[in-house]
Amino acid sequence: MSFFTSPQVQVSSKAIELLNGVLGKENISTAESVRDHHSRDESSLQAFLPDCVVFPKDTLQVSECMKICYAHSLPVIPFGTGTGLEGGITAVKGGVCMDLSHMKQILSVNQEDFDCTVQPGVTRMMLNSDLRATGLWFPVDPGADASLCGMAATSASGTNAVRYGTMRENVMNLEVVLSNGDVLHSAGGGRRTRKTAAGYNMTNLFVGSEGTLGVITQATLRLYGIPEATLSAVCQFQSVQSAVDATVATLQAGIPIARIEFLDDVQMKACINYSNLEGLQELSTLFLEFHGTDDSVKAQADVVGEIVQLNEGSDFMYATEAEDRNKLWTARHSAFYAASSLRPGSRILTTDVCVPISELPEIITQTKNDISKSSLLGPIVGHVGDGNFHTLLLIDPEDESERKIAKDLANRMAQRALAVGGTCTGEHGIGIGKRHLLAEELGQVGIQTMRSIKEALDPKGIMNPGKVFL
Ligand SMILES: Cc1cc2c(cc1C)N(C[C@H](O)[C@H](O)[C@H](O)COP(=O)(O)OP(=O)(O)OC[C@H]1O[C@@H](n3cnc4c(N)ncnc43)[C@H](O)[C@@H]1O)c1[nH]c(=O)[nH]c(=O)c1N2
Ligand SMILES: CCCCC(=O)C(=O)O
Ligand SMILES: [Mn+2]
Repeated sequence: MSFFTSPQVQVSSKAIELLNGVLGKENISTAESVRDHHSRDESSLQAFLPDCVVFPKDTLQVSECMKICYAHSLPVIPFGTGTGLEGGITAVKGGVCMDLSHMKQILSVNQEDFDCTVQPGVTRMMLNSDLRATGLWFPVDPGADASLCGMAATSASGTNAVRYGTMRENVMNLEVVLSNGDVLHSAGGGRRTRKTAAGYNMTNLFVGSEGTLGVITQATLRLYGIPEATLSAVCQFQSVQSAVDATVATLQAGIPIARIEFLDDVQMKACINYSNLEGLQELSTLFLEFHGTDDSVKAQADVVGEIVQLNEGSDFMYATEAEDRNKLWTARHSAFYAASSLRPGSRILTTDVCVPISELPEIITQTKNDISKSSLLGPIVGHVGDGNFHTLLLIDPEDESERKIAKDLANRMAQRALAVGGTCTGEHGIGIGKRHLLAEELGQVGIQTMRSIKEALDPKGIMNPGKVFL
């Protein structure tokens, strides 16, 4: 992978001096290693170095920094934990990377109202371990231990979304520092209601905005009761089609399934070896989870078991003990790293389409055929309960021809999704790699409307430039 220094904007020594004045010298770095760490996320996309990295400690400091950057027209790139997969944090125009990890307070937990408010350095695992004693949890789970505000910024979801929704459904209010330093509360200061009909939905404007509209400095989130009983299970199928047909039938039966994850034979090969999964074969597989009471999880599992049988799937292998469930879900969450171990030295070009559920069996089958015809390995995993799936295309990062083959495959996959009413990204966002697809997905009026919003909120174009828009 190649690295670039900032191609356009230089942060002047005057601006650095002013930022020093706000933050103190120890909270701003121009060291090569720090800039390098902040230049790339977990994707295999090109990495560009920011000119400096700042570490504000509160909203006031974020606001003061933004005022300086606004006055000097400096790009600002908000940085959560850098687990993104679409190059969202890379500094394509140089500028100031704003690392929010020093703001790590859980500001409030309202047990009776099932909500909490967190700062941008709080990750989902930090929150859930803090919540454990309360009997509550925050279910949105992208696998990676991402910051909750970064998850809001990318509209993340993951394995529990089929039952609990994505970040879009679970963020109630956001505090956002705008490009000129103003501090906005998207639903009004201190508001934390389940419903509102008060004007435009500004909260969801910032969910999925990928740092291009402002810096999220607080998120108020919905919480849920930890289920009384949890039952996980695995079953295997002879074909992709039958595994996905069983998923669609489960959803159509109205089972309130908590997780239903598809892994194809290639991904299973990777996971069996990487996570030492015993008793499973290299076949199309579903990992499932049921939440409820002891009786209700058994009843749900019985119905889904029958659906699986009707689709010629295997009997369930159950994981009832917490240790076995953890092993199963850790294996699922490690799918990305397991995949790359299939080809040592490779990097992953990720894909992330989402389609209406009924279109899923055909598009996954078509995608798998397309990958088989190419020279690349591309395991498939999917949050199939949401119609969302990924192929993880394994490429030699130094081989441009392989990157091209992978990009073409990813493009064809996105085109197929768009053609059946789907989206080019269910959860990873647009970043730098999918800007052309966003334009196609929204159409001219759609993209122009988005641009108008961007220009209204960020007239100087300093918020994470080069992302989302072509
Ligand atoms: C192994 C693995 C597995 C997965 C995933 C990653 C990895 C490495 N992801 C992707 C990733 O975890 C997800 O996109 C997170 O929401 C990114 O959160 P970070 O805090 O790391 O944001 P990161 O720092 O990477 O930033 C991502 C984007 O958000 C912006 N941003 C971050 N914090 C901000 C803030 N406070 N204010 C404004 N903008 C901000 C950044 O500018 C950038 O554009 C994922 N995702 C998913 O949805 N489902 C999944 O299944 C997975 N699975
Ligand atoms: C390409 C997909 C890897 C990360 C991810 O989103 C997942 O494991 O679900
Ligand atoms: Mn995913």
